[in-house]
Amino acid sequence: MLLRQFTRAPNNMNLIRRIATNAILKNQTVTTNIDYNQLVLVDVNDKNGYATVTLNRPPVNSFNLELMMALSRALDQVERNNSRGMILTSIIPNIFSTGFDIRELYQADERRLREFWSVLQDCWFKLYGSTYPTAASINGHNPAAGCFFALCCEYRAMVRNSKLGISGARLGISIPLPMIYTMRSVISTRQTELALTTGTLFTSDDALKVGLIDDIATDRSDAFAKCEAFLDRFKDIPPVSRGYTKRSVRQKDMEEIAANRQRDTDEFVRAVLNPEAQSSFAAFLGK
Ligand SMILES: CCCCCCCCCCC/C=C/C(=O)SCCNC(=O)CCNC(=O)[C@H](O)C(C)(C)COP(=O)(O)OP(=O)(O)OC[C@H]1O[C@@H](n2cnc3c(N)ncnc32)[C@H](O)[C@@H]1OP(=O)(O)O
Repeated sequence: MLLRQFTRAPNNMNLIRRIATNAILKNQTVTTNIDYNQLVLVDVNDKNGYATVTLNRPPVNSFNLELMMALSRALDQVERNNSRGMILTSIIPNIFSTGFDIRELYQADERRLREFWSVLQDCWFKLYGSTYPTAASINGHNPAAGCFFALCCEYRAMVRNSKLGISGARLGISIPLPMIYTMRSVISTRQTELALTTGTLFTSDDALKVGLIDDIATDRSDAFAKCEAFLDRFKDIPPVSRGYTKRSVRQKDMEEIAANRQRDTDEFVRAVLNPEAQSSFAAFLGK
């Protein structure tokens, strides 16, 4: 493969210490002894300059705080390296992600939950607001929060026989505003409302029909190739003006979300800790 691993941070322990120190300063949960570089892999193709960001938390890439932090760091890396484009994907053969790790939500510690949401917000700003071109190579099932990250990208190719959507309504989770804005940036307001209030998980055919994905792929390498072909469309487009235009299109959503970070955090915490949601999590975990 032409892919090469980005140079690792020279001293990973320093980085972990810095995160921990910041967390202490902000009176947040401290997570130590985590190898963030392994939870999300960042590779760059020497030939075309595209970065591949690969979620690597088997068995199902469910998002806990550590995976979220690793994604946030990976997006910083892509930005720092001036990549020509980015493909978001997963290492697991038939699963992109199963969304939030339910164990992170069930009987959650409020402080950790707030930090989880805050890092998720950071990821949204970094991905939705990125100036480089982005594509999601959806190599398998992608319900809930993973679908959210795919929708932040400019293009999605999904393998056949997978399901995609935001299933939060089924678990009694009310859907936060940033999710609504993000889906509405891809499909119509009417379809967004229908999809989110029913918690619909779309088959690849239905997702294509409604516009949630751009292409159906035969397998993961086809999905990846389709993402590369999408990024190639910008090969001859000057990147600075392209990035500026993308940011302008997304600016209003970003300003509104930025202005309401605290309110969104409070709503998320309330939504997760509400008894209806907690009993769905308990049922999911067989408690
Ligand atoms: C600016 C701010 C931005 C705001 C952004 C807002 C984002 C909004 C998101 C909206 C709200 C979203 C909430 C969530 O994400 S809640 C999580 C919802 N996820 C699900 O309901 C998915 C559940 N999983 C499945 O349906 C199946 O796992 C799947 C079809 C995907 C795959 O099936 P498969 O048969 O291949 O695998 P298993 O089901 O056997 O799973 C293997 C083991 O993994 C465990 N598992 C699966 N999913 C989760 C999970 N989400 N959390 C924890 N654990 C999970 C599963 O129980 C199996 O475990 P065991 O082997 O021990 O049985």
